[in-house]
Amino acid sequence: MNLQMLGTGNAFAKKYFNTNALFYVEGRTVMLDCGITAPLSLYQLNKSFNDIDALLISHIHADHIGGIEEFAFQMKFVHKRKPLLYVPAVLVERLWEFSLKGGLLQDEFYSLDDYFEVKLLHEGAAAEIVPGFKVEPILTKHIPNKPSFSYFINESFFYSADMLFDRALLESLIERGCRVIFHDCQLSSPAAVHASIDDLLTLPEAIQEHVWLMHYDDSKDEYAGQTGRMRFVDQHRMYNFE
Ligand SMILES: Nc1ccn([C@@H]2O[C@@H]3COP(=O)(O)O[C@H]3[C@H]2O)c(=O)n1
Ligand SMILES: [Zn+2]
Ligand SMILES: [Zn+2]
Repeated sequence: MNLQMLGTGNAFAKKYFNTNALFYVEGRTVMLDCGITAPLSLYQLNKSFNDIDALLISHIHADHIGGIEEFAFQMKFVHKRKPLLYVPAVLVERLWEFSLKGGLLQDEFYSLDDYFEVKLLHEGAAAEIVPGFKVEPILTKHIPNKPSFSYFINESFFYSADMLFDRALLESLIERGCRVIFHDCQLSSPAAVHASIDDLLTLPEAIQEHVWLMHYDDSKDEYAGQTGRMRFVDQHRMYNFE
């Protein structure tokens, strides 16, 4: 499985773009989250939305879903194809009603299904969304009463969406065979809706070695050498994890 981040920054980052990912698996491309900066990042990689086979989303904040209107319009009117959209069932109505409907609703096109082949995911139920790419949605804490999902991929790779520090979850994933943890972080403390670097530094080094940090702000370079055994993920770099 190859992985390339469209961006590695937080919601307000200008240098690193929004934390969104491209997974390349057996000839297919899965996008995990499509934030405001995703269209420009794809352009910089010389890619188009037509290269995306499936979109998977974590939660409803613009740095994770703000690029979907352009994705939908381009697929319908430029590429004339309906891509797969994998969305946790609990998010599907609010994704349309509270976010996308304002731009996408028009005569003849009344719902998400008019733009995407919508497939629902359920918490804790692993689903192979393209061959060789199995995702287990895990409901993780982010904003009170606002569902947000992280994904355990192929039982070996954990991708946090936006989540508060959860030591017990990370320990249980390692016990289940997780070897790579891509985790959102907040560089400064205290963190209210993410995991802070200080939180993550309380993990034993044996777990820190598996942790790659993403969703950081534009002051990231000031934190070089202050992240224990944890490494920062770089935008647009190709990573291979088997
Ligand atoms: N209760 C909240 C809600 C939001 N925020 C900030 O807004 C950002 C929205 O995108 P995010 O990536 O979830 O990070 C959130 C916080 O920076 C915050 O700090 N506290
Ligand atoms: Zn975010
Ligand atoms: Zn968020």
